[in-house]
Amino acid sequence: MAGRGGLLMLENFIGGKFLPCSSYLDSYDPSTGEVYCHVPNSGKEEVEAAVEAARAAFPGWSSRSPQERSQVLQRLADLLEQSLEELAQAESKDQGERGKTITLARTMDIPRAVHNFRFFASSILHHTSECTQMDHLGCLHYTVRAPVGIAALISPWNLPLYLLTWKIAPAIAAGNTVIAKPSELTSVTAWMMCRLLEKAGVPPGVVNIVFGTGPRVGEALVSHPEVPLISFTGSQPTAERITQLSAPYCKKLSLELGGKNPAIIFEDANLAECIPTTVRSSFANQGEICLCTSRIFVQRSIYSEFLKRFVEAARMWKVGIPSDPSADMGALISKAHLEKVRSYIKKARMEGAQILCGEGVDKLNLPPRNQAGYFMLPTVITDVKDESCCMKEEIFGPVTCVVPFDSEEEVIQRANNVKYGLAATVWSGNVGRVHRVAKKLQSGLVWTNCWLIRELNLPFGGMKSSGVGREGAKDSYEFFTEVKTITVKH
Ligand SMILES: NC(=O)C1=CN([C@@H]2O[C@H](COP(=O)(O)OP(=O)(O)OC[C@H]3O[C@@H](n4cnc5c(N)ncnc54)[C@H](O)[C@@H]3O)[C@@H](O)[C@H]2O)C=CC1
Ligand SMILES: N/C(=C\C=C\C(=O)O)C(=O)O
Repeated sequence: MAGRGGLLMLENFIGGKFLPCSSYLDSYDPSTGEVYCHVPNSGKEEVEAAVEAARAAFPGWSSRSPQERSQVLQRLADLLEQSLEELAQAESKDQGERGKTITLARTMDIPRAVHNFRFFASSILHHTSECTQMDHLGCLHYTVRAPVGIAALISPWNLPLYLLTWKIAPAIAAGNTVIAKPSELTSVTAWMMCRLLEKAGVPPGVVNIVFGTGPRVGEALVSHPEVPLISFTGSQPTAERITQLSAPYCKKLSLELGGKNPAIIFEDANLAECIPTTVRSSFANQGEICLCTSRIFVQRSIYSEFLKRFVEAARMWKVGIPSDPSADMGALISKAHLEKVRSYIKKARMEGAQILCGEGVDKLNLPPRNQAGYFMLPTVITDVKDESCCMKEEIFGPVTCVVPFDSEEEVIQRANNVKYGLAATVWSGNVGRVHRVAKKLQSGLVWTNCWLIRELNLPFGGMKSSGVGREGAKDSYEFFTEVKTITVKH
């Protein structure tokens, strides 16, 4: 939808129609400072209209069979896949020259969005229920599950379509209708997906998307009395706010939050594999993935060798404009976020830590038009104390700390000594050790001798301040349905 001056003007998608909004937000391309598109600044009125549409669509959609809903999800996956390149270009550009590389959008973001619909189109066909018998009392007990109703889905800017579809797919597969609110910073691919819904056979009102800011439209959505369920991915402060607003209604909550993820590298690790993988786990998507590594514990006997090779490899990690297919990472999402990340490095310096490469050490090499962009080099910090904010707080940027350890017991205690508990990697050739250490780590996810190999069938999520609940085939199905136990005396 072209708007004023030919700029992209997004519209809310409610009841199967694109609807204009009474006011708009300007979305800026920060590397040029120019307005790139206009995003609806939705509020209570738009949420009310979306609730009305979702309510009206619920009886029809929830009464369809899993097989019928599965076919719709498959068709939507096919249509998204046919639009992969267009979506990838938009996903990369939507963050302007500040964000995701075209290569990552092409190979990770959009393919995973397609897979999310394919995966839940299949998994919805294979759930079983439970049954027990009390023959001595002539009773049979069994469970049934039914969709909850209208699901509020709130997603962040770091993996826009990837995370939005990770919520939409299981929610509608289970028979719910949804009202989604993507991040106001990255709304374009959600809007593009809406153009495919009718062709996929998604009935009007099953998927509704309201664009805008968290405090205005997000809060109107999460506090609406007819929305019994909220799935949120983002920051802990926002999760706290959503929990407060939803508490009076006892809403079901799934909160996927941040991490301060450790990599634990034992002296028998295969460094030829460990180093490139740990560079990727530290700096992929500019370090703006909740699963990224931001603390690296290396056994002392190999610490010097690891550090030398890791810094060399980090310096090879190419920072470039997102449209450059050879770039390994683009720029950060916003000036404010760049300054937030830089502030951690300033604090580290003030604490006497060493910055071995990256910010303030090496020079960025960018085309003149992009030097105003929010770029930052992969940065490695050493000689930093466990109590430092760089070792305790989620930085969410291309920054990782490397520290030595001596014993297995010591490193487990130190790795667990943060408020987060999302993901970890453990590197060792000793199979007994990887099992033993993995079981003792306070993380919802532990990858050993690898990173980000995702098994969507199994629970995904964190413990402690990394969130509440899990997502995955069975976990998302249980979250997006209510269970009932029925007893029959025969
Ligand atoms: N762990 C993770 O997956 C992520 C963590 N973050 C962390 O959060 C920080 C801020 O990033 P943001 O994307 O701004 O995260 P955020 O938590 O502020 O926003 C995430 C989503 O929540 C919405 N939202 C914000 N305030 C809301 C409210 N009061 N009620 C309802 N919805 C609301 C936003 O519009 C967005 O759609 C980052 O610097 C990073 O540290 C950000 C993105 C993902
Ligand atoms: N929740 C996030 C990533 C999830 C990745 C996955 O499901 O594979 C995040 O970065 O916020």
